[in-house]
Amino acid sequence: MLNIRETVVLGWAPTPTQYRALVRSSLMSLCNSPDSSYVSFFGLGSYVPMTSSELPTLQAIETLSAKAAAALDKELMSTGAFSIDQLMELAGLSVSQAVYRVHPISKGPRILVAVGPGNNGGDGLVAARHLRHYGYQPTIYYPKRSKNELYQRLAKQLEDLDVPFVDDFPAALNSADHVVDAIFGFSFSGEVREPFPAVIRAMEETKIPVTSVDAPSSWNIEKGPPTSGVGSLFHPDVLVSLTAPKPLVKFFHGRHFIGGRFVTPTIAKKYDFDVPEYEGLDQVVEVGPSGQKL
Ligand SMILES: NC(=O)C1=CN([C@@H]2O[C@H](COP(=O)(O)OP(=O)(O)OC[C@H]3O[C@@H](n4cnc5c(N)ncnc54)[C@H](OP(=O)(O)O)[C@@H]3O)[C@@H](O)[C@H]2O)[C@H](O)CC1
Ligand SMILES: [K+]
Repeated sequence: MLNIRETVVLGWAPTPTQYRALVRSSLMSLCNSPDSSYVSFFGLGSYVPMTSSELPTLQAIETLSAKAAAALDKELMSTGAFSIDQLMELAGLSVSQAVYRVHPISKGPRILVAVGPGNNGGDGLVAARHLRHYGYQPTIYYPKRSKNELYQRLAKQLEDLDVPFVDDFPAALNSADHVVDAIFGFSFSGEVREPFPAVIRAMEETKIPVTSVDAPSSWNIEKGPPTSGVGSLFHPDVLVSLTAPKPLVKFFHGRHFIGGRFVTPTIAKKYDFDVPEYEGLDQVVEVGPSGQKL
């Protein structure tokens, strides 16, 4: 038996947000009914035939392009009156909470944090500090240290907690229980330059679970994993999208969290995404493939 669902909309033109919400709810109810074979998109006036194997390819998740994410970031720090330290602290706190959820200390306390030269790396340094306070044993791989005062303070805070910094990532991987990939975020572009190709390759090959911050490092922010070469086989287990998922999320199949609990409703409306429903004190929300809260 077919279970046919249709949304009839007459004389009403939805906004892009309303459109996406309707498509998402259609898909969610469709996914909840195992015998569904058709989905109807309003306004088309006809059914769009689908097989069950086609269902997972339909994504209604709301995403932010790299350009929009950078503009949003700037706006938070100008009209939003936030400082970069504040945003990074909350971003890193989100990452630490996601790691705590997917990898409780009972699974092993040794967390290897791969830190890149920009703000994505800064989120990793902050996350490492919180993880240390939760009782984990973080180790930092930070090959391209920035001269920027903020990063220097973040590194000093870790040194004061006796968190070790190491130079050999593949060797450190041999004694880690979990990896945090904080190498590149939404400003990554092109092919991975030295000294990071060996690090990405090690993360491609390892059996140790990897949590990526904002983007799997080496992935194109819009198009996902490279089709060949470094990063083409990199599929982290966990992704923590900050503020909102980036388009690359369509290629990601692991556990997905959204963090960065600092976005105001006005900013979210302007950039056309929904702020997830954070519970209580949580700094992250776990979401499914269509962005629905789990
Ligand atoms: N509002 C928010 O969501 C916040 C997010 N945060 C985090 O910030 C990053 C974005 O940070 P940004 O500093 O803009 O950039 P990245 O960290 O992604 O990367 C910049 C550095 O990466 C180098 N880079 C770029 N491409 C390559 C490449 N192909 N090979 C090697 N290195 C590369 C780049 O080097 P350059 O030489 O090009 O300058 C930069 O050094 C976001 O994703 C979040 O994680 C904020 O922390 C809080 C607010
Ligand atoms: K990353």
